[in-house]
Amino acid sequence: MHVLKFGGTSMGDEDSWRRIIDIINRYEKPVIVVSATARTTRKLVAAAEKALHNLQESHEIADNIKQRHKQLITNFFTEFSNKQPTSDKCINWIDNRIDELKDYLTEVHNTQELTAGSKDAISSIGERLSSYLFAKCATASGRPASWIDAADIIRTDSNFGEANPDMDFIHQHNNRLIDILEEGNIPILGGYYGQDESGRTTTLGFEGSDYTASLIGAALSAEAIEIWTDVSGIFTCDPRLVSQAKSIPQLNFREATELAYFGAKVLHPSTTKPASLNDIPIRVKNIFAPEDAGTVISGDNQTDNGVKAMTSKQDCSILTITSSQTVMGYEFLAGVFDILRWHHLPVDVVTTTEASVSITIGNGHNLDEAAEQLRTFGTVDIINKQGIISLVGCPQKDMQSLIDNVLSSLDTDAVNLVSYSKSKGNLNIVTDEHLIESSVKTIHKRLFD
Ligand SMILES: Nc1ncnc2c1ncn2[C@@H]1O[C@H](COP(=O)(O)OP(=O)(O)O)[C@@H](O)[C@H]1O
Ligand SMILES: N[C@@H](CC(=O)OP(=O)(O)O)C(=O)O
Repeated sequence: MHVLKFGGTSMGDEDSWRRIIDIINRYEKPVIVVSATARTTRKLVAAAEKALHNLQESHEIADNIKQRHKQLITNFFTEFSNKQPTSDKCINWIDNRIDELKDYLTEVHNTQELTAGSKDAISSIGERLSSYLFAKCATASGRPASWIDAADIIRTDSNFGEANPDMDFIHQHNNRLIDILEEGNIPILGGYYGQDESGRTTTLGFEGSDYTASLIGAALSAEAIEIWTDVSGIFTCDPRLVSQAKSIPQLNFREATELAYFGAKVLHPSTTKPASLNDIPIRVKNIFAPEDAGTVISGDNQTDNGVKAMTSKQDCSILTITSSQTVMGYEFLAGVFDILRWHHLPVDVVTTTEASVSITIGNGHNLDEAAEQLRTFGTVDIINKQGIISLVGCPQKDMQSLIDNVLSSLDTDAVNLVSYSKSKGNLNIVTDEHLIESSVKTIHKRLFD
């Protein structure tokens, strides 16, 4: 049995939906996880934020989402004129979900409060729409499918926005999926969202549908988890940034996790965890070129013959906390990291000197409150507009020449931090954000061309 996940770009329009159904038809017993249609989650988040100040504009975003989904359904059903009742059910479903959305937006406006919980409820609507509609479309085109509300299976804690799954609950409730498969149907559920024990909607973090697929794959002991997207696997670098980037045939779980964590958008960083714990391979495949091999991520040990891949991310800040004591004690480090934990600030790169610690924090988090608290330990300097270039799968044997090669290709005046782990084969370089794109292209040329 295979768990197949189709991402937002693949769920973009009715042609892609037909393409996906063709792919699904190659499998005897697939379980399907789908994202919201392209850009819907982003629009939902924008609507939620807009609702605070301008209810009318937030409702216009809701109407736009409604319009797009109705158009997709109308286009899909043009070739199934005998399936009018199913098409009507879909239109009805869209109207109901959008009414719900507008109610949430009105509540945000009236209370002047957008809680993490209501943000999750609003942003889950994309998958609630796409999964139900896709199940109806698959059935109409001859592959009987049953829609499952992911909330019934993906139980999480109440950490809204980045909820943690309850694996035991998921294990105990996956028999619904097995029953559907045994009836000869295919189960289809939305990724990204779940529910806490009080019945409140939670989400697993942006791009969390990959994670849903892996959780389901692990619970079902699937043969493989397949992430279907718009590129043929994980590349040596984001192919949108470097056109010469090449697909990597094989990565191990740790390398794939590092790449995802340091910015390779193709995979949610938590995806590998349930898969690796259960030794289930993950394949990354292309809906536009299904015959391409793509990338297999597995527990296999890799050969040590060159850097595997590189990735980059922007919009980071460096925080340097210098202890008021001359020598930095473990109390200092524990205190600093406690404050970061309290503020949910994810740490990317860390370096230390005898009395200071420098930490990069990703993606536009608000650092003001944390910085204020960190000042109780000493001075705090913040450098904004930073980016991180990460090299993954670096061979241990010629690390020296690799570091020389990479650093000599950069404007070293602008390099602010370097961290390197020989045992993990990782090299991270933090440099000014405006240099990231050109530096990535130069390094890629030197290492991969
Ligand atoms: N190392 C990489 N390998 C492949 N794709 C990457 C990499 N880094 C970034 N990407 C980007 O990830 C995109 C696929 O992810 P995403 O758009 O989130 O897909 P989906 O909508 O299917 O979840 C690709 O189109 C590509 O531009
Ligand atoms: N909700 C999607 C993410 C998504 O659809 O993003 P966008 O709105 O940018 O297409 C997921 O987690 O899989």
